[in-house]
Amino acid sequence: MNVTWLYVPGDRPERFDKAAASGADVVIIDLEDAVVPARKDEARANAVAYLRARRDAEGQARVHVRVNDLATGRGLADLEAVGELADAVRLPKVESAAVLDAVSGAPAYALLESAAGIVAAREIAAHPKVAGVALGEQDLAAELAITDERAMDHLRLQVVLAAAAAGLPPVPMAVYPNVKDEAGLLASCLAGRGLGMFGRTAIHPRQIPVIRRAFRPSAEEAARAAEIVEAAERAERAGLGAVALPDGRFVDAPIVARARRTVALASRLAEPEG
Ligand SMILES: CC(C)(COP(=O)(O)OP(=O)(O)OC[C@H]1O[C@@H](n2cnc3c(N)ncnc32)[C@H](O)[C@@H]1OP(=O)(O)O)[C@@H](O)C(=O)NCCC(=O)NCCSC(=O)C[C@H](O)C(=O)O
Ligand SMILES: [Mg+2]
Repeated sequence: MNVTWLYVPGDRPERFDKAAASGADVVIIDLEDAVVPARKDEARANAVAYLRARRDAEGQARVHVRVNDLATGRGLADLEAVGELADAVRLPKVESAAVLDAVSGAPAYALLESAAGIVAAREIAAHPKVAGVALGEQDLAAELAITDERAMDHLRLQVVLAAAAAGLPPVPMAVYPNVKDEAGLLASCLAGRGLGMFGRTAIHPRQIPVIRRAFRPSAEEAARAAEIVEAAERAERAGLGAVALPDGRFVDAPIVARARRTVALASRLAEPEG
C-alpha cells in the first residue's frame, strides 16, 4: 500500500530522478498548476521522454502524471500522450462522473478540488474508471474561503465516506503547503489519520520521512495490536468468537481485523535497523 507520493513540476526534468530517489512510493509529474501555460507543451514532452526512457527496477518509485483538466482540450491531449506510459494518471478538478468516460489507458485517480467535486464525490468514486480519489485542498480553500481546519475536516470526511462506499483504497491527504514546517506537517498528518485517511502527497523530498512516521503505527499501537491478534487466535482455538483481554478490553471480529491491519502496516513501514 502506498504511503507517500511526491509531486515534481513537469518543467523541472532535472528533478525527476531526485524525486524517484526520494523514498516516495510514487512520483507525480505535474503538468497542471505547477506549470505556467507557456511551458505546458515542454512539460508534457518532458514527462513523455522520462516515461519512455525509464526502466522498471526493483524498489523503483511508480510514476503518475497529473494531467490538465479533462474538461479542456489540453487535458485530453495530455491524457492521449501519457495515458499508456504512466503507471496512473491523476485527474484534477473532477466535478462530475461524465468527464471520466474519456479516460482510457492507465488507472485514474480523481482529484476533488471544488464544491461541485465534493458534492459529486459519490458518483465520481463509483465510476468504474476510478482507482482512487483525493482532495485538492488548496483549490478548495481558495474557492470556499476556508480558514478553519474543522471546515476542511467536514470535506475530508465526505470524500473518505465516498471512497469507502465505492470500495476504493483509503483517501490520502492533500499536500501540506509549508515545506519547512515539519512539526505542522506531522500534526496535520496525525489529524488526518484520525479521520480515516491514509498516506499523503508531498511537494518536497524532506516531507517524505515525516509522512511515513505519521502513518506508521507507534511501537505501543503495534504491541497492542499483536496482543489482540494473539488473544483472538487463542479464543478461536477455544471455540470463542468474542473474548475480553485481562485489562477488560473486548475483542471480536472487526477489532481483530483492524489489529491484523495494524500489525501488517507496522511491519511494512518498519524503519531499517542501524
Ligand atoms: C516547493 C518547491 C518550489 C521548493 O523548491 P526549492 O526552493 O528549489 O527547494 P529546495 O531549495 O529546498 O530544494 C532542495 C533540494 O531538493 C530538490 N527538490 C525540491 N523539491 C523537489 C521535488 N518536488 N522533487 C524532487 N526534488 C526536489 C531540489 O532539486 C534540491 O536538490 P539539490 O539541488 O540536489 O540540493 C519545490 O519543492 C517544488 O517545486 N515542489 C513541487 C511543487 C508542485 O509540484 N506542485 C504541484 C502539486 S501541489 C497540489 O497538488 C495542490 C493541489 O492541487 C491542491 O489544490 O491542493
Ligand atoms: Mg489543485
